[in-house]
Amino acid sequence: MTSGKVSVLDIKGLTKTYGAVTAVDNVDLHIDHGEILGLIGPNGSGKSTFFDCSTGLATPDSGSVSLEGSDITNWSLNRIAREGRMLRSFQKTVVFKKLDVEENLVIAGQMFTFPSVLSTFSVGKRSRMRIEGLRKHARELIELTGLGPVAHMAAGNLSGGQQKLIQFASMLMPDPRLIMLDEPMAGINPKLVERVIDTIRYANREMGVSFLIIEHNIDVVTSLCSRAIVLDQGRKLCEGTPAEVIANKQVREAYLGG
Ligand SMILES: Nc1ncnc2c1ncn2[C@@H]1O[C@H](COP(=O)(O)OP(=O)(O)OP(=O)(O)O)[C@@H](O)[C@H]1O
Repeated sequence: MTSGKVSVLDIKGLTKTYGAVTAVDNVDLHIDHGEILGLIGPNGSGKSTFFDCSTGLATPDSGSVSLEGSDITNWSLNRIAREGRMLRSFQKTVVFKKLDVEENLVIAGQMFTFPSVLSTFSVGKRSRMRIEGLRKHARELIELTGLGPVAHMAAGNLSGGQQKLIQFASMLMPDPRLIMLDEPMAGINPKLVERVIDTIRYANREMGVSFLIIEHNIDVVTSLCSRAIVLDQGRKLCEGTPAEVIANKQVREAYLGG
């Protein structure tokens, strides 16, 4: 937390060991409201484990995770997504391959915002109206992400980059307050990289979504993030503006190739 302000996410002393490996070692991190923060570092430096322990997928050995002032350290992944409106992506893209793009988004909206799984099967008037609202929101996000021309194609028939956009648009369906993206640009062509960057900027500026982004492409970090944190062997090596981080000698030696 910065002085006097409650951060959207405030993590203190996060530590996780796997046998003899300390994957994350006493890491503090905060994200201010409306901030896009980069998390970078060499392979195996603990970035994904940090995500896992922050989002309920893994249990940290010690440390605390606070979302807008509420302690969510032991909350499940599902509760953090639904109640906390803090969503995350994985390195592997997950979409419903047989469903078209619009249905993917509507179902994501149902999963995150309907009161229970059972209620998603309801055919009552209230449920129908909710689904209509979700469909309208889905169409807006489909236009925003440039998926309009393929909106009614099965997700499984689209490219890896387009599937990433579907996943990203799905995460915007429940009006999240914070999204954590694990290598959103990996394996996608430069044109789609621009599209993902534009969509992140739009969600940040117009929808008020804060972001924590694991990204190896330092140009993307420089273009998107106001601040970056560098992990090395589970520890925080440095934090600052992208320019400060790039200029840091230890970061150059450990990560950016001297
Ligand atoms: N489930 C696990 N069991 C055992 N060791 C693990 C497990 N998950 C991660 N590790 C170890 O923890 C360390 C950090 O791994 P992690 O995947 O968090 O790094 P990373 O920075 O995300 O790497 P990359 O950039 O390659 O995705 C590595 O040494 C890894 O082998």
